[in-house]
Amino acid sequence: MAKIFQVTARAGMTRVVEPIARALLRAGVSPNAVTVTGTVGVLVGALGFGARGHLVAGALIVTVFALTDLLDGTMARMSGGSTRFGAFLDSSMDRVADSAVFGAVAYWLATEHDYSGVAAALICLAAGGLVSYVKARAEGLGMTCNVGIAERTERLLIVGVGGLLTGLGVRHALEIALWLLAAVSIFTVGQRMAHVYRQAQRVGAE
Ligand SMILES: CCCCCCCC/C=C\CCCCCCCC(=O)OC[C@H](COP(=O)(O)O[C@@H]1[C@H](O)[C@H](OP(=O)(O)O)[C@@H](O)[C@H](O)[C@H]1O)OC(=O)CCCCCCC/C=C\CCCCCCCC
Ligand SMILES: Nc1ccn([C@@H]2O[C@H](COP(=O)(O)O)[C@@H](O)[C@H]2O)c(=O)n1
Ligand SMILES: [Mg+2]
Ligand SMILES: [Mg+2]
Repeated sequence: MAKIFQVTARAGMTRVVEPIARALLRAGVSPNAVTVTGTVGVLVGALGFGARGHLVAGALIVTVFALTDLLDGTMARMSGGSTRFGAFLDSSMDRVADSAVFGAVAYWLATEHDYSGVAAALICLAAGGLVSYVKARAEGLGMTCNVGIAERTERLLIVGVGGLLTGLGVRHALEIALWLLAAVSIFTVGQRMAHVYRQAQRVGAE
């Protein structure tokens, strides 16, 4: 289901992303520059706005810059220049951006004395990192791990909707979103570990 959502959403975004990617390449901008700029933008939105309680502005800025994650890969593919370093940089910057988002949310909730929300945000931070780590480790061992109900896009969307609603005055929306996200992130870690276990069993039996 998550995969169907991602594929459909991505296909929908392609028409918007491709002309921008072409224009940036023509202007001499590199995919790596877009990767780094997108991350800096997320940091500004999360730490400069979200952490200080400007949730609507923070969510909107993070959304705009998080979406540039679709641009860098498109630019790399268009220029025939997908690189191993680019793939490494993209994934590493995703972890920096995600940490900033959940760190900012935890910080803001702490200033509001919402310690249940802080706990949920910290679980999301740790579990989200684990979701990605399990995949990276599996791929490093030559296996695949492209599964799970709460991949990065879903995680950002859930915290984004929660942050936006709370910013617009819906009390507890962010806290509820964070507890939901904590649960689905932990479930995703389990899904990915089970997937790797089955592959390792098959490989071991060969
Ligand atoms: C403002 C919030 C209100 C909500 C409105 C949101 C409107 C957003 C508009 C449209 C959504 C479109 C969704 C686009 C769907 C893109 C589908 C897709 O394919 O995404 C994948 C794409 C590329 O991923 P990568 O391959 O580059 O990255 C991989 C990923 O990191 C893996 O991680 P893992 O899943 O394993 O954890 C790694 O394992 C892998 O190595 C790596 O390669 O990437 C994206 O992730 C793009 C995400 C864009 C989604 C943006 C939505 C943002 C919504 C809200 C964010 C707001 C945050 C709120 C902050 C609150 C502050 C108070
Ligand atoms: N600076 C970059 C960023 C990405 N790539 C390549 O694109 C793939 C990811 O594509 P997305 O559309 O999901 O961002 C990545 O695995 C790399 O192959 C790149 O070369 N340089
Ligand atoms: Mg990308
Ligand atoms: Mg990325």
